[in-house]
Amino acid sequence: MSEKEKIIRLTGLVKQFPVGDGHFTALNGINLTIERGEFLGLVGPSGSGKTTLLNIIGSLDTPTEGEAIVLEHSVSSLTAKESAALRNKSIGFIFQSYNLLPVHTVYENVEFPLLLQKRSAGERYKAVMNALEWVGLTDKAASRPAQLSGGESQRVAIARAMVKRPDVVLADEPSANLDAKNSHTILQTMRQLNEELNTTFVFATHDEKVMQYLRRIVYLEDGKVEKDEIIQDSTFNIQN
Ligand SMILES: Nc1ncnc2c1ncn2[C@@H]1O[C@H](COP(=O)(O)OP(=O)(O)OP(=O)(O)O)[C@@H](O)[C@H]1O
Repeated sequence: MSEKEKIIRLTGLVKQFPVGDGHFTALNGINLTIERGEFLGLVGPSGSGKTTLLNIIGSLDTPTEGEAIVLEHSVSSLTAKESAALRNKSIGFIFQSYNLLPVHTVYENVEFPLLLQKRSAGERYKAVMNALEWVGLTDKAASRPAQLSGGESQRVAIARAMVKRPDVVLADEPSANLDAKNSHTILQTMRQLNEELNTTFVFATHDEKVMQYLRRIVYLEDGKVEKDEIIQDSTFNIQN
């Protein structure tokens, strides 16, 4: 069997933020390798560095020291234009607050990443309808975000993240505003997409419901990896 592709390689990552006359160390020497197709969570208490780490993986931020290689690109050496291009092509984002554009329809929200990629109208239509089907929302294509429930809004956000078939989806507390039933629905959808399309998912979370679905948990504390655990029997395996 060929060795799995290491799509994210973090070595000696340090992130410091200026505070007053000094600085605050949010990440303090992170070493972590993530392979294609993983379904992994960064888990830890508030302030442990989960979002900071996710932002560096998503090339939204750069490390103070160390190296982050994402899909063969060193995040620190990318220009703003290059990191935007990497995100547009290869990385999908899901946030706890959904971040949908309120004046646009569900269809237009999901279509947006494809417009950035300058895809043809025909290609866009096929990809958007396909993505809405993945999340079970084809009947809501013409609705606007204000007409949707929280669970539906997060499903639109998943479709928007997935429509361009990214290599990696980064999800920051995606269930924070959802009840238990909706949390399970979105986690099942993401786990299915992970299995069917081999998309890599990286979560930042402290939600037990999310943790049930993860296949690997990287525990952070004070900006360091405390524990790195492969999960054999997650909920998804039991239910399916
Ligand atoms: N721009 C910034 N300037 C100063 N400090 C920051 C900045 N961004 C983050 N921090 C600090 O870095 C630490 C890690 O923050 P981070 O948001 O990564 O934590 P987290 O584990 O995601 O927490 P939560 O679960 O509450 O979202 C926190 O103490 C935070 O206050």
